[in-house]
Amino acid sequence: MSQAPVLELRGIDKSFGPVQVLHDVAFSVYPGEVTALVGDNGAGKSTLVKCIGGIHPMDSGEYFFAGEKVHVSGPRDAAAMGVEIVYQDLALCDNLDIVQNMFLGRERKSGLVLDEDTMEEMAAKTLAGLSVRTVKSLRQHVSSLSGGQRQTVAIAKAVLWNSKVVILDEPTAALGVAQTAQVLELVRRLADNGLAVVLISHNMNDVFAVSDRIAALYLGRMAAQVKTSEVTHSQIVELITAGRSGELGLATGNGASA
Ligand SMILES: Nc1ncnc2c1ncn2[C@@H]1O[C@H](COP(=O)(O)OP(=O)(O)OP(=O)(O)O)[C@@H](O)[C@H]1O
Repeated sequence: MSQAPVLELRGIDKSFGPVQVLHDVAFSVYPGEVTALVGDNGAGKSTLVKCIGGIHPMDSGEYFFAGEKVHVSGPRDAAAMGVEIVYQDLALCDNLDIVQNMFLGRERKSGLVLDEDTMEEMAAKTLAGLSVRTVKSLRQHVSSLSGGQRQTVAIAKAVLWNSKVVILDEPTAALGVAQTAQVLELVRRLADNGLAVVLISHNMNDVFAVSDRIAALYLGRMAAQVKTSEVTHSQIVELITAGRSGELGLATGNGASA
């Protein structure tokens, strides 16, 4: 399963004004794996992800991609490497159809006109590659989709661009049981297709159902990054709430044990 990380951060510090939010954070994500990023409200998960996506500049630290040290100075740099973030609000346009949403801002043109056929074909291929069969027509407006279907479209949009790392910010937070199961299956499939997936989640059932590794942030420090198969629910809850787990023998800090 494990190979070299596709994305690796070392010694990341980030402050907003006088408040330091991330302290010396190390974080690695691997191709073909789901890494769950967990932590209490305000632990720094979104800030870390925004540093990865080039939205927030890091104050200090190193960013490696595919083994090379890189400088990510904006979202375009991250996207060019193949790092995509699917935010909780999904940023989909209700009044546009699925194809239009998937190509929003990156439309394909044939001469001066939009190449609708190619875009529809690429959208269909991407959804088929993810075994998505829940969407009836690619030309239906996103406003007519269920929460799970919208999540699916947002994820498919992220993987359309030859992405290598996909970061999902609480993709099941607003979903019911059946739709959660569908989205988790999709998350697993992304990793099985070779992508590195980062899943931000507060739901321990989701985390244990789908992740290969768990990275726990506590007050802006990486309390531990461990293999899911080697920890229990209660150890992760301890890491989230106390920054340490006695049984794991890990103290707060960059204790990457796996
Ligand atoms: N732009 C900002 N300016 C100032 N402080 C910020 C900014 N963004 C985040 N913070 C602060 O950084 C800390 C970490 O926030 P962050 O949103 O990264 O946590 P989180 O783990 O994603 O939390 P949640 O689970 O509630 O989304 C919080 O104390 C928050 O108030």
